[in-house]
Amino acid sequence: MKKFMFLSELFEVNVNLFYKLVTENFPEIAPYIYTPHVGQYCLKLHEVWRPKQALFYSLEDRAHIDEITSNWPRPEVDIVVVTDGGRILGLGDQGCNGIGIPIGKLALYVAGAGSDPRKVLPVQIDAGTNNVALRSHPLYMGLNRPRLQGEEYFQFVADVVSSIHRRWPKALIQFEDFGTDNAFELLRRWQNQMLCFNDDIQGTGAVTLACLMNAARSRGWRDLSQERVVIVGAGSAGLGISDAVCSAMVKQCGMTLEEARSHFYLLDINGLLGTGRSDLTVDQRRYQRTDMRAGMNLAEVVAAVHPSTMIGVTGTANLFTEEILREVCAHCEKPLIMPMSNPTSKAECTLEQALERCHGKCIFASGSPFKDATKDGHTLVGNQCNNMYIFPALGLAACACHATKVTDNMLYAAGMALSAQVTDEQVQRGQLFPSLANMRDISARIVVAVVRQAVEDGVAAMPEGCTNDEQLMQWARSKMWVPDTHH
Ligand SMILES: O=C([O-])CC(=O)C(=O)O
Ligand SMILES: [Mg+2]
Repeated sequence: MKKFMFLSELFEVNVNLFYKLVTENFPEIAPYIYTPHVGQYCLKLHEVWRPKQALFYSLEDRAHIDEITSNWPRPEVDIVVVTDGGRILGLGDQGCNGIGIPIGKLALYVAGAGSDPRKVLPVQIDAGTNNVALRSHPLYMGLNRPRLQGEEYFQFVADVVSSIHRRWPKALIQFEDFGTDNAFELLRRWQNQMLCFNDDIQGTGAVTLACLMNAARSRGWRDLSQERVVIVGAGSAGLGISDAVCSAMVKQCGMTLEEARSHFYLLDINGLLGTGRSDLTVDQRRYQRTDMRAGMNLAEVVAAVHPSTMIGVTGTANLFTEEILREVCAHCEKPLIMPMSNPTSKAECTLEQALERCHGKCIFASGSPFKDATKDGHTLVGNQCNNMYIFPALGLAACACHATKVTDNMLYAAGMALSAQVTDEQVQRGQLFPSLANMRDISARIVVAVVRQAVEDGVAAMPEGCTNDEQLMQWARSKMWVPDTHH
């Protein structure tokens, strides 16, 4: 917390110095301005509050939304990250304390891909919170009322988003950490209206696709067709991952969408999404199995399916027990174990637990960072499968080429460009992602792929003077803001 607070004060007084420090020490500092420690900060934010450069739209000020938008002092905005605090990481509803997340994400846009720090805007929508302990705390600064719901809620969000879009029509809007149902509905309503995406659905989907691609390489598979994926948690991340990987299977393995979906087994709090579940949302119904009983628990599903990949997106620590992981390992040569919930305290298992429970035979990737560990001569590499590998580059690319939309293909291209940056030697050792120390190089390559795809999809024009990847790469580099500490 002290390191987090120190960095956030430095940010307020000297942006150049802050970003110089972060860009030059990215792997060490990212966890203090972003996941996992930003989670702790959000939980405590009402007690340690300091003025923030962010816009807050309260339901009580519904009649003054454009005035609030015009309060932002800087004329240009490229990237907006907006939350309503509905589901902050794996920590549930944190109301207005959620603003820590847009601030942290935007710091990574700048540090990781070189968006201009003067042109990023964190936004908190306050439509109430269902976190009763928080909202009745005397220092909580948001509204002390339950969350607004239904059409009235979507209207309020629409008023805010439209107001921002009117003032900055070219800005990219990233929806972050909304509750699952709202997240999917907002994406459906807005993705064809303006330049926007949902990071938890699409960013997480793209980074996990990269992870599975490289896990396949490390297993000597030609493609993803042998995957049997069990996903615990059927919210925005679980469904976003399923959608991204399924569409890759369709593109790469000659499968129909239906065939691809049959490789997925999703569970939620009521067990398997199987036959006879009538409580599913439209998005969950895509993954409802007609060949398996509803409500089977995780142990039963694992025993029946023999998964090659186990993904946890539940926000529940310790779900991948010794019994479960042993059973996975009994039937799979090299299982991929992915406790994706953030922050670290919510991961479905730790790296040490996976190492011990799988006797060193698994590959490991998690949402929050874990250090490599060795036991009985087996080393397990701590891959961080976090959307931070994707969104900074996606944002820079979309803004720099003036894209009018973020297409699904652009996210696919980002995921594939990320996976391609790991060598065969690295994947053999179980390393699935490139080193965070080279974040801006990683981003530059992703930018090239995303811009190419945007042009192909007809949502952007090729930057002038660029005909090959080398020129595009230079162009991408030239668009990156660099901290200047000389004056
Ligand atoms: O913020 C992160 O580290 C990844 C993410 O989007 C989430 O957990 O909601
Ligand atoms: Mg998120």
